[in-house]
Amino acid sequence: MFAMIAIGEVNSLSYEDFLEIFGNVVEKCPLVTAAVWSARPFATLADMEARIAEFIDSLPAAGKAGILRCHPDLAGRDLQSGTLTAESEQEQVAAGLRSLEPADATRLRRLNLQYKERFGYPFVICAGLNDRAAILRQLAERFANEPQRELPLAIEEVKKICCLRLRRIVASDIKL
Ligand SMILES: NC(=O)N[C@H]1NC(=O)NC1=O
Repeated sequence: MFAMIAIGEVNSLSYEDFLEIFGNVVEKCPLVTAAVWSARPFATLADMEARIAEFIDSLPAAGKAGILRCHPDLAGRDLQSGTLTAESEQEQVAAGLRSLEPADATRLRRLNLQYKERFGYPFVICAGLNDRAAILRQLAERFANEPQRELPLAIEEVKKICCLRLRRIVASDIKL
């Protein structure tokens, strides 16, 4: 990992370094990072977060669904096989998803599958802000949403994941 850097240092990074450091703040979507490069300089970390959120919000529904599809399943095959990104693995393990009771693991797998069939993208929630019980509860609740309501909710979770990832990189005193 990288040492925490100040926003002033962020603004003076080369594009290549910027992409290397921030390329996965939105899971497997370095395009988002490449796009917000144009919005520098950032006044604060909150400003950087807002520019990222603006870019994501500016995408058509298919682009938003595409971002969601870049996310791995929670407690899915990638967690078992060790092929998650470092960020995602850390988040999923911290939420207790590696140590699920077999019944919870089965339930999560079944609900994940049903969710993906209904919406066409995997269930995304900020694991850093939810423990395994909250994740299972939210999954069951959000499954009942209309697709038009669910897409913006899922995208808000992407932004929360992004904010937590940014706050592990950029020095700041902002609290979620
Ligand atoms: N599917 C999904 O929510 N994935 C994730 N959430 C999170 O906080 N990290 C992830 O990888």
